[in-house]
Amino acid sequence: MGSSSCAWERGGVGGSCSSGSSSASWSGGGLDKGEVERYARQLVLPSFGVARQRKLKEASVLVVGAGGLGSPVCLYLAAAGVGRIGVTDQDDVEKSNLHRQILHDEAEVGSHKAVSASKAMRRLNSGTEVEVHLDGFRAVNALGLVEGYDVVVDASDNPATRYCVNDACVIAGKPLVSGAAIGTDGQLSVYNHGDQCPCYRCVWPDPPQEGACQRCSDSGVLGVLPGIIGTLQALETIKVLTGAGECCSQKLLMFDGLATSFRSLKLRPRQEKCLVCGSSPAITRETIGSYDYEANCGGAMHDKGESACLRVLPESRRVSCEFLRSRIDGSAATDREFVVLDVRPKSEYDFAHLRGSVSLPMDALEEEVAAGAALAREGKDTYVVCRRGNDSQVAVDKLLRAGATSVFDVEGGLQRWSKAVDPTFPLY
Ligand SMILES: Nc1ncnc2c1ncn2[C@@H]1O[C@H](COP(=O)(O)OP(=O)(O)OP(=O)(O)O)[C@@H](O)[C@H]1O
Ligand SMILES: [Zn+2]
Repeated sequence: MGSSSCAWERGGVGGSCSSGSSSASWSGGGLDKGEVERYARQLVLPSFGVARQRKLKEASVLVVGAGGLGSPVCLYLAAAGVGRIGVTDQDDVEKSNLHRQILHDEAEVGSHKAVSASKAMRRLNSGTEVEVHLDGFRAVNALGLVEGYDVVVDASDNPATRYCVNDACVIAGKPLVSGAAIGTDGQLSVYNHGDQCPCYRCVWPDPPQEGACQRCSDSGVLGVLPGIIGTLQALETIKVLTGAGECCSQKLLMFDGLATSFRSLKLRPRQEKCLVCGSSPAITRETIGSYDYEANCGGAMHDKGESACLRVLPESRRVSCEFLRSRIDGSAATDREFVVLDVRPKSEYDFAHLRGSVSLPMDALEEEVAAGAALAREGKDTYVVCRRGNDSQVAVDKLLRAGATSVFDVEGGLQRWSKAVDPTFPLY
């Protein structure tokens, strides 16, 4: 067809004619040629189609956390053609993230996760506008962040953030797509979406005690698990934005990765007494900024740094990694016999441990104490190590209470050993 014969109906944004004329031979219902070609496989779906694709293009999503869950969420939402995606995190990429956090690659180890995430999304789809929020999600910025987007995805890993994100979503009237993955299991639900739909707080009114929640860094996670749950979060987000299908609201979907089975629980509806969505809420637009989520909702909003370290022992019961090295290499000013006890789970001892150290996981140590056998090493100085220097303090405390006298915690654990003494020791 020659360019002079561009006679046609003028509908949506449509295509453009090769002559440069403002008229074109076709109409794309609001999508241009590149978009039609790019999204063709979902445009042809009768249950999706062009109207829903256009909704995605006009939509915006905030992703809280660019980690295991956030990775597939960001990638699939950018790939699907969501018009604007905001991503917030406050952490840097670590090597131990790479087995599951597929937004990031080896070259990005050490970079800010939100920046690395934005680069990955821009590489994938230059048509998606990406916004980076470097300070992470906090009570003080919660409402401002949430109000700038249509839907919020919680891809974080700690209760304080989960409650804070939830409360901001309720106050701002935004649907919340929430996921969690740990070990080989995962969960998914859409909160605050529709009249009777509960919020996260309605379902979980009592935040866990500090330290009661499992974390990937301690309990481990099979890399693909957050991939599965995060991908489901991306699907739910697309459904909320476009109205396609039925959302996972007022339901909790649970996935057992070892059995490869899904179960779905019906959730109770919105609760009158809920602190944020109930009839007389304590957490409101006016109060959310000063609400202390870390004190009220199970601990820190991030799991790094000194706040994650216990202090249960007096200084006299603690030795440094440098001192332990001097005992091991024989340069210390003492020739007393000594033993290094490693109280990490056996699985961790198996992949890296100090030469000559003895594996005594916490449960075995407790059995030893209960059986009255904890004094077996009396006469030798006993140095207790774990990964970060928390469990080792608890272990030393138990041994002291059982009557041991010459037991010491190795401060900072094997993480400090790797940083201060032997950088070849794997940091994980
Ligand atoms: N308040 C918050 N604001 C923004 N991002 C958060 C917040 N709390 C947690 N996150 C981020 O959510 C992500 C959760 O990712 P994931 O559960 O895979 O664990 P991780 O913290 O990256 O890794 P690991 O637990 O192994 O050290 C992390 O990138 C974390 O920094
Ligand atoms: Zn509620």
